[in-house]
Amino acid sequence: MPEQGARLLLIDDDDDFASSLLTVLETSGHQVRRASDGTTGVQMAMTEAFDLVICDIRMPGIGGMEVLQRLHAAKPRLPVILMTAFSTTERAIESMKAGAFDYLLKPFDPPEMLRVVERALHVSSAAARPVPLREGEAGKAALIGRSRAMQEVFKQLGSYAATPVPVLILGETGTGKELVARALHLHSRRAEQPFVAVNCAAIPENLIESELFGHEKGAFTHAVARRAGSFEQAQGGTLFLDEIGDIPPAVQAKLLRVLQERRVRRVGGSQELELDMRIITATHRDLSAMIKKGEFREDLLYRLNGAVLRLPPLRERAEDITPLARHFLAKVAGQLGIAEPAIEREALEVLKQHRWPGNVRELENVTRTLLIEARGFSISAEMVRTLLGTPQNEMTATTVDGLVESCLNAARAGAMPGGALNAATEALEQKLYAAALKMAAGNQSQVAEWLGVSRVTVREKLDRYDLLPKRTLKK
Ligand SMILES: Nc1ncnc2c1ncn2[C@@H]1O[C@H](COP(=O)(O)OP(=O)(O)OP(=O)(O)O)[C@@H](O)[C@H]1O
Repeated sequence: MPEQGARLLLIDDDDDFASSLLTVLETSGHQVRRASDGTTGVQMAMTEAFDLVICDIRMPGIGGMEVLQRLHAAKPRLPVILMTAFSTTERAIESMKAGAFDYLLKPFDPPEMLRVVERALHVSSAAARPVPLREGEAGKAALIGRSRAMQEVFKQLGSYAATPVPVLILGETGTGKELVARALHLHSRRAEQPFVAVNCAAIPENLIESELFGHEKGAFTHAVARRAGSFEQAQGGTLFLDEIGDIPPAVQAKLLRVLQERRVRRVGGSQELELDMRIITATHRDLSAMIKKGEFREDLLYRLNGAVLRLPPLRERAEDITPLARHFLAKVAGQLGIAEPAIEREALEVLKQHRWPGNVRELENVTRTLLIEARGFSISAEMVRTLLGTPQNEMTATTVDGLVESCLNAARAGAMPGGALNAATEALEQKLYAAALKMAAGNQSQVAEWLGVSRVTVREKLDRYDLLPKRTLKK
């Protein structure tokens, strides 16, 4: 849903006020429809598609509070902003408790209204973003992973999704933690309710509390308007707290209390909201180490880790790289409306040898750049090497000494986050399998015998290093 050009419904009986607000909203690019009483407004909201409702509280017939209650019951995801010229604290509290996105006092400056409108649209579009696990007619999985490790993750995901337990997702940056959180939500009984994601690391420390718990107008210097926090926005649905390891100790204590009591109170407020939501958290940090150093509360961890999902780094599941690269090529080509270029087998090989410190996100970015650079021609190994800055001889060194040296050099340059031992061992193993397969003229039983491993292992390794005959690589 675009934040510009959204469909707004304005319900207000005051013609002069409504027409000037309508002009402000239309000038900023939105399509606005107006109803001059509550009953018509509710009817329009029920029968037409709107992204946001802005409603006056005091109107003849049914007032704004009733409009809010009816819409909230029928369309809980449709944000409603209430306005009034007659303020009472009680009414403000009641409006927010009844689920208003925000509450504005007339008269207000147009920029203030526009800010609230944009925030409401942003929050509702984030909450409404679909979380497909499967997409396209071909039923291609949007969460890709054929490695054993990822298959295991998918199984766990399936078993936790239907339960109310809080899930803690661990994994390096870009391993797909948010995607997995969305999948958990999609597969839960709360799938039709909001999914609200908060990146705790991206919020300045002094604002985290009000972002999570909301605040009353005047609660602190910059609290110029009342604000619903993430907990309130996620009511009924799922709250995903990303980078939970980054919240400061004072907020950890408050979060713990909210989770224990299952109630939240806005900063500066007195009313409490009883919580009904699934909590999912994620971090790339080592929380146990943080606990030992006194940086993270152990009791908070126990509230969050009802179940733990560990997402392996991409370098530990090289067999996922080919399907992921193909998936991103198709996806980005579709987004850009261009034909999907072919990718040479050796180019995939180079992708598999990279260490991917940024994991799947880095692979997605690299694939996008390659697709654009290829200008419709096939993607070559040379292009990939140039992009990844991999010297041609780095991982394809022909002697063991060369291999050792290039791995150590790369590690010294900080380009080997998984460690040189891991990289060198894998590279050697890959060479061994490739050479044995060639020598055995493709006979896998022979390879198993020579290398002293089972045939199942041979198959897994050949698959992992993409050494299987070409036809089995096709989608
Ligand atoms: N298994 C997967 N299949 C398809 N796409 C994936 C997969 N894992 C990750 N992605 C894609 O990679 C990108 C990064 O994933 P995501 O944002 O979920 O990672 P993250 O672990 O939450 O990252 P961060 O720790 O930086 O917040 C997204 O565009 C996501 O769609």
